[in-house]
Amino acid sequence: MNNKPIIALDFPSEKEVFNFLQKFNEPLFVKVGMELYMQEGPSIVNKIKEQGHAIFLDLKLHDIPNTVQSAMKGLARLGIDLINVHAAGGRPMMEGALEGLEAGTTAGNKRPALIAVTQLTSTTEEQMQVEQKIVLSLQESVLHYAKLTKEAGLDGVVCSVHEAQAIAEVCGEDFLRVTPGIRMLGGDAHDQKRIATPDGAKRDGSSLIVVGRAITGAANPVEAYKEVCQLWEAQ
Ligand SMILES: O=C(O)c1cc(=O)[nH]c(=O)n1[C@@H]1O[C@H](COP(=O)(O)O)[C@@H](O)[C@H]1O
Repeated sequence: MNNKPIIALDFPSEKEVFNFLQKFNEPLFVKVGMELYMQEGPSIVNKIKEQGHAIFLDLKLHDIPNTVQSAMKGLARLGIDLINVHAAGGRPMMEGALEGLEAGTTAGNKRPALIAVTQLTSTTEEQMQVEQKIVLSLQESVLHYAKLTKEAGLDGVVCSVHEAQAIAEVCGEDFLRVTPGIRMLGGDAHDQKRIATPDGAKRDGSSLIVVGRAITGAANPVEAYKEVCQLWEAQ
């Protein structure tokens, strides 16, 4: 898997996606999330793949183990590079997800890397403690989920930059820390709560960054992407 910044294609339909992608003259690493996948279905993944882009399919599965296992078996056939579940679904669910992916990966192809969301980057510590009734610090909760994810045999987690270094120390450098909530210095945080810049992410232990609106909402998305790449690669 390459380590280019992952662009979140949070668009309502195929039309906006290809209008955006045709501005770039290079293979990208992109994320297809719920908004796009639920409108366009699996065909959008095939069409983006045909253009040579690497794909993170972000559907954040969270259900009983059998359901997630079966869903993953089908999704593996799409030939994506990276996919996720919610760690809160539990260890048997994560193990099921992995088995499903392995069963669905066709001969000669590589199994998609599987990561688990710990605490969403839109969640604050206070919100987690009040709403989820978790009596830990946010950092402790994320680390707990990271360890559980590693025990289940997955390849890494989604977390914020703020927890990435601690996860690397506990789970090892090879365990992926995929970090959304990336903003340029002074940029609008929107609904994100635990944010960082691309250079801060590299410095503080991210393996991969996910960048959406800072690129897709920019007046010049190609320039914005270049700027993100320079900051990410400069460290
Ligand atoms: O799994 C994810 O990709 C994800 C997890 C998380 O904790 N926070 C988070 O923002 N994301 C996704 O990352 C993207 C961030 O988008 P921007 O906030 O526009 O950069 C969105 O597509 C989210 O769905």
